[in-house]
Amino acid sequence: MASNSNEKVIKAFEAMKVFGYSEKVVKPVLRNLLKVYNKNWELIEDESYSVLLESIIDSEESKERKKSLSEDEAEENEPPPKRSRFYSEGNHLSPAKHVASPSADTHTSELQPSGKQKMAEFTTKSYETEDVEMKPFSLLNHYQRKGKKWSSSEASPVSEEDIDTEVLSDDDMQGPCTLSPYLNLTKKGDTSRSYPAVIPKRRLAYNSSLEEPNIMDSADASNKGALVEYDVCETVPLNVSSSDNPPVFDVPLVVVPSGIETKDLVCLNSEHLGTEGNGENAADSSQLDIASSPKGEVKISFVYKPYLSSRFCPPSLDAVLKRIEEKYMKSYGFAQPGFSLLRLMENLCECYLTAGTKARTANEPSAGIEPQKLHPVCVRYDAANHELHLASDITSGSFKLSNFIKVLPHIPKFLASGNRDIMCYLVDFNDTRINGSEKGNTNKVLKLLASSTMNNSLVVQNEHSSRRLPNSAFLIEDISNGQEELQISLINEFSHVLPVFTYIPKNVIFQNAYVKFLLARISDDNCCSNCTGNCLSQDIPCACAGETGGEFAYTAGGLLKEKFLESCISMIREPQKHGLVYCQDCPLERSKNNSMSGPCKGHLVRKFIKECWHKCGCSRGCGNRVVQRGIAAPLQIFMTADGKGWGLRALEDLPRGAFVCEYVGEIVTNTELYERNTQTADERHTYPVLLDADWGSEVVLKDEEALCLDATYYGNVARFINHRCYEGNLIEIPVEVETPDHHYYHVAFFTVRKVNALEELTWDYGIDFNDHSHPVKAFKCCCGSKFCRDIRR
Ligand SMILES: C[S@@+](CC[C@H](N)C(=O)[O-])C[C@H]1O[C@@H](n2cnc3c(N)ncnc32)[C@H](O)[C@@H]1O
Repeated sequence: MASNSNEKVIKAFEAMKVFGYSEKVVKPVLRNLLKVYNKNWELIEDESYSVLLESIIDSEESKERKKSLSEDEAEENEPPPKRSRFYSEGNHLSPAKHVASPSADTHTSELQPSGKQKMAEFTTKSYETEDVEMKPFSLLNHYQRKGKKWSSSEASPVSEEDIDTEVLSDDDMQGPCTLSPYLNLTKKGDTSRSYPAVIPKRRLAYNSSLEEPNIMDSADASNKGALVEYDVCETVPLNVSSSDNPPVFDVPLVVVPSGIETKDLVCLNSEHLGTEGNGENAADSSQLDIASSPKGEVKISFVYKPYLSSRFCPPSLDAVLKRIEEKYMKSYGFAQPGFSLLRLMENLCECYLTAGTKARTANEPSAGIEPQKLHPVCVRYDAANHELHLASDITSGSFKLSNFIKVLPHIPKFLASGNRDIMCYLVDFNDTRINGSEKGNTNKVLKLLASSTMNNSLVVQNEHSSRRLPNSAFLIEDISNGQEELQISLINEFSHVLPVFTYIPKNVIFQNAYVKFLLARISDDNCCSNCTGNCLSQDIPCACAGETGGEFAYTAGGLLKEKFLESCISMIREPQKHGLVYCQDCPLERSKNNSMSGPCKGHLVRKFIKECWHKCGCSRGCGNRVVQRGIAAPLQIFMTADGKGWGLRALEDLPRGAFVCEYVGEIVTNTELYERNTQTADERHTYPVLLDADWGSEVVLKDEEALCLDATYYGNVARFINHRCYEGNLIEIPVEVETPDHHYYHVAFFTVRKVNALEELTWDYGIDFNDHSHPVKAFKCCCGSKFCRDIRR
């Protein structure tokens, strides 16, 4: 450790030597920086020690100024000039390069309302105190005097520990330091030296230590309960280059009348503060909403104290977010294209809502979330200490903004991995891990975060398969990872959390489903072993057309025949014309517990297509093999604008009757689906499709024969197709390929009309929005159809 530090120190010396600075000059500055950056060498070494270099320059300049001041025999009470280098000269590095902590970065000062201009104004007005003067602010409070004075002439190498634990002399105080946000105030006439580095502004606060309301003009302890007038000072960058310079701060300062304890000041509400400042109601302006869940149930806001600075006016949120994204995401090596902090916070709210809701209703400790640990993640930024507080429980703990920022890049991965433990960790920051001995132990927290992502399968964006588009949207070129004939892209325009599932191009049995592809089970009536070439071009349709009434369902061009398509549409849209079929012993009802089960509610009558398969003599190019050849149109997943989540669209126009894709998922029994549903009761999106097209024709269907497809964890592109009441542009048709019985079949989507490129693909899930016991969970429908069946809409 020591030798490593030594090496770093030596390297720093060497780097500065290039600029002509001796070890003697560098040492004290480096020592300060190490202290301020909490020995974080990365920050010091960053950009070829630019922070160190700048701090040395500052230090040298302030020494120069000090020297010239004493030469000129400047009056002791005369305030020294401002650090004009920062504010009026065209300095290429911003003052924030020198700020006290990594969290107090460039954006802090640059976000001041008028930047350099304001500072110019500030310089001229800074002595315009009306009736008060301020005592000099003692910088020494912030350095603990212990141990021997570190001498810059001591021999190097110097270890980091040496540098860090050494005590600075007054002269050594240069570079950034942390300052108390409070100054004392004295009455006019006090002869003590004054550094009026701030523009006081009259504000009122309630002196809670006092009892009787009374307007006081001085800090008279007898004025209990008084509204005291105090001065709010300018917010300026925290950077002190010398004890002789006027202190400048990047923390809001409150000048408190002497005798009034700052702890006794409480923030007044709008009625006390009036509409001063921005012309806005003070209470209103003390909260800035940043992000919220889609319907606003959960939100993240900045809450700030309006009285802290007369010049503080809420900056543009966009500007703040942009700066944080640029600065921290890059600094911490997180450069996911299209990343948006705002989107992240929205996702955080959404995730918080989902996780919280689940924990309450399903009451599942196994979900890894202990309900009592959840607090609203409402963030209050404590500008004075650069801390983010979870507003729900400010008293129980806080964590440093810098730590939060370090964690931030990891949050999307967690959200993307579907790992709800993220909520626990955030809450744990608040409750335990950041408190006490582990406060600030970001590494530990990160390790915990990392370990819980280990076993999650997620759609991975790798360098080869993803790229940033000109509008900063992010494109995953093929979410199927080459498993489909065509690439299936995903466009992420607003850094939404990516879907989490494993892509499979074909259905896979989960466990108990009875599905066997046996050639022996396919009778001669169920195949066309004598056919050759293309069955569609034969004069007499073969046995495989038997299922569709002796006529193939497909045209030579691979589209559905009009007549067949029409009758399928009619069966779905006008079930009353065709009648429903009712099971004697409905698997859906059977899987419920006895008290809830009832008679079969009926199933739609369906027309099946039967495709030629392995036992048939025709070629693979046979026109009666459409669905089994897979996706033929370029498809893209995108985020819908109307609250349905991700959706699917084609990138080319599709004609009526075209096959788009089949619904692929795990083949589960109805009982297995029921169990899954009870475990994931309040998931926002659900992905089951019942294979119930023939349930009504069987007297009693065994559990392992009553099947469903569940694309929640394993599925294909069809899992993104959203619902539209009646007017979906797709229709689902059962297609028999490998098995002659209708227990298992493929669910294939065909267009019911011409669909334009980029138009969202939708189908009618057939949901009864009033049936809350159906395994395909109803949702609040946003289909936008004028025939929408969801009356809650
Ligand atoms: C098969 S998924 C469709 C893909 C889903 N949108 C996603 O982001 O993964 C079905 C879920 O999408 C949402 N959804 C589908 N159609 C919807 C609609 N018309 N209105 C609102 N939500 C819809 C519901 O949450 C539903 O449970």
